[in-house]
Amino acid sequence: MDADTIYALSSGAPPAAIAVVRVSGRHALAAAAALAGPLPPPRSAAVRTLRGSDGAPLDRALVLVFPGPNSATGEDLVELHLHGGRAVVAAVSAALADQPGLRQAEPGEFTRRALTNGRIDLHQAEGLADLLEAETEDQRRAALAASDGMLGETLAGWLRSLSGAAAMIEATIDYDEEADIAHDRVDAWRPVVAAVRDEMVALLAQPSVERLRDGLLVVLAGPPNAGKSSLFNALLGRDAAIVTPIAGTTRDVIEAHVVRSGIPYRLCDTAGLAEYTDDVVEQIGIDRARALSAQADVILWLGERATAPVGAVHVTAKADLAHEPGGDISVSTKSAGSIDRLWELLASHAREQLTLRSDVALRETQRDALRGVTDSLSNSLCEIEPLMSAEELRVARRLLGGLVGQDATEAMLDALFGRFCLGK
Ligand SMILES: Nc1nc2c(ncn2[C@@H]2O[C@H](COP(=O)(O)OP(=O)(O)OP(=O)(O)O)[C@@H](O)[C@H]2O)c(=O)[nH]1
Ligand SMILES: [K+]
Ligand SMILES: [Mg+2]
Repeated sequence: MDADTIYALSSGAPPAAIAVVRVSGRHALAAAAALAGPLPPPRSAAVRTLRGSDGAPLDRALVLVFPGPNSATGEDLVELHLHGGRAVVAAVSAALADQPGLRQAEPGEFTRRALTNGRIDLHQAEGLADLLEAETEDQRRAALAASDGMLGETLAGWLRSLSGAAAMIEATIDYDEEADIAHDRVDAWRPVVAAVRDEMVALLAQPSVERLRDGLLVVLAGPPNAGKSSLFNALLGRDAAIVTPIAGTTRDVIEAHVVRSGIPYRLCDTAGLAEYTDDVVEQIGIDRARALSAQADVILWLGERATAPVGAVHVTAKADLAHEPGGDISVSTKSAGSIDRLWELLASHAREQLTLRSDVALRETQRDALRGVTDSLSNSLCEIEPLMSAEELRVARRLLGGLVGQDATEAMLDALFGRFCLGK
């Protein structure tokens, strides 16, 4: 158990209607009693006058006591529900700081202690971090499932099934010599492994946590002066990129993160793809535009259809200038309706590519590991020799086991808990 007892404001920045200050650690009860007098019984709220060391009242507060180890942090934990004024929070924090063994918590330190004390697993801690950052409904749902421990349960369930399948193969290997072993028993493990692999493949087909967070990558591309930056600005509703009649105005990638109707997007304006340039800077911009287009979920191509990258949405821009239409969609910065129609088109792409159709989502690192598991499972199913199948299954179980009981390095924990706000 950590030596220090920590405290922090766990609710939002004051002023607010109420402010919740949490104290966790072995001195938590003594510190709370020093301010509040006799504490209420565990888990029942009571109103107490909090007093400083000189006996002067600081606030009347609701006091809640959660003795360890059955608390959120696994340690003795006290919640003080104060009036949410700045001076109240400051005075109570100062009184707590004066208590022996107490110090202000680091960001995420309450959750870190919950992890250290086995109250939550790493998947839940990561889910909590995601939940606090969630901007959209899908992100919230995936993060909540992870913080509830659903991801851990899914992985553990697969591991149990594969252990069962491994036991079945090993039984057939042991009794191989006995001629009377039924043929259906020899292959009984196969449907179990196939079912687990199919569930994993279905989960891998879902967007990752990172993709749900970053949103649909939309790249505006095309020849110089096609109207890319103007369209970028019109989509954002602000002058984010410089627009001039001079070809080659945009040199670098300009990126904006937008959430629209609950859907996240990464919109990118790029340098016009000039056929020839002797300008070094422009050439670098063009290289960057090409590289980004290669990763795009949707390319909005403002140019000739003949030169459009494969799969791009062909946009006829400057539709007010009596260009012949012919594109998949016509837009003009002078028509708000056309911009709304383009947003609708982007939303339909997002719904297709970025909707979470499962309860849980995986991070990219977890996806890499799980792909290794599905490969080994497929290999085990391809083998005819039970010994070889058993070996592949062992590899799969080891990889999956690593994912279930993911051992966190100190650096990984620092990065994770650095994402938390103070008081969480
Ligand atoms: N009439 C009209 N003019 C437009 C429209 N969109 C862009 N323009 C004009 O077209 C010119 C070029 O626009 P930009 O947005 O800078 O074009 P770009 O593709 O970003 O150009 P580069 O960054 O140089 O490659 C500017 O003079 C804009 O005002 C439009 O919908 N209608
Ligand atoms: K331009
Ligand atoms: Mg531009």
